[in-house]
Amino acid sequence: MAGSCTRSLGKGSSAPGPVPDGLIRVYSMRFCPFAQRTRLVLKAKGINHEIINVNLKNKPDWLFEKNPFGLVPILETSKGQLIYESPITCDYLDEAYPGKKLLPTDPYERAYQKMLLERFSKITPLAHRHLMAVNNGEDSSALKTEISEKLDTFEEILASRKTVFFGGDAVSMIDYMIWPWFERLEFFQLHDCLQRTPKLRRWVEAMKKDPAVEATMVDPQIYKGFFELYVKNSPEACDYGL
Ligand SMILES: N[C@@H](CCC(=O)N[C@@H](CSCC(=O)c1ccc([N+](=O)[O-])cc1)C(=O)NCC(=O)O)C(=O)O
Repeated sequence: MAGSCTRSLGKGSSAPGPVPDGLIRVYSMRFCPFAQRTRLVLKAKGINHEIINVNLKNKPDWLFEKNPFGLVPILETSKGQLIYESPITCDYLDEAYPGKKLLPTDPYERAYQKMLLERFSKITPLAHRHLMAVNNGEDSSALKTEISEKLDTFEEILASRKTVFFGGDAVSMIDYMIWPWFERLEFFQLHDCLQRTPKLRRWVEAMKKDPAVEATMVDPQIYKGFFELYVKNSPEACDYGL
């Protein structure tokens, strides 16, 4: 699983060569929550992979040949196939590789996980906006209330399902899809949103014990250091701490 702590490739770098047989490559950025989804699934399934970190504040031209949006994560196979958009990369890995299946086989349960993901995707931009507002010294209390109310609905889901995780009593795809934002709650200054959500807190504690989660965890202080450089558009942001 080489590359998780290597410096990023930026403008002027040559595009990495073909992916060797028996390996899959992920283009990532060490602090990106979307790319963390893909890395969680790679780890959880024990897939032999390499990580190429990309400097998102000084993007190499070849990034756009891999993904027209110029975003990470991107997967590249040894056949030269490219897969982007984090949920699509995760579904691909689950389908293409043997071993533990992270998505349920039952069609309704699969649909249910996708619906939860859609619901969660309404929270992520709010969390990012909250961080920016705090960073700019703006009043973020209304935003925090909105996020809290949305998180309450995730508490209700756990309460009505009566399970520790969102897909049952074991970690499954939906847990990995939403985890990166829970890992960053303290960094987003949203930690108190969990004060009234005991089931979500229990889920967070259970997630922290998952080996894939443990392997990709980053200290909130490191996120803070990264973010201070990221908002200044510093080309050093993505390599913070290396
Ligand atoms: N749908 C896509 C979204 C992918 C995406 O946006 N990736 C960011 C990664 S870097 C973003 C990041 O690490 C970050 C962290 C914190 C905050 N925040 O708190 O405000 C915001 C972003 C990116 O490449 N970005 C490159 C670019 O935007 O040019 C998917 O699901 O794959």
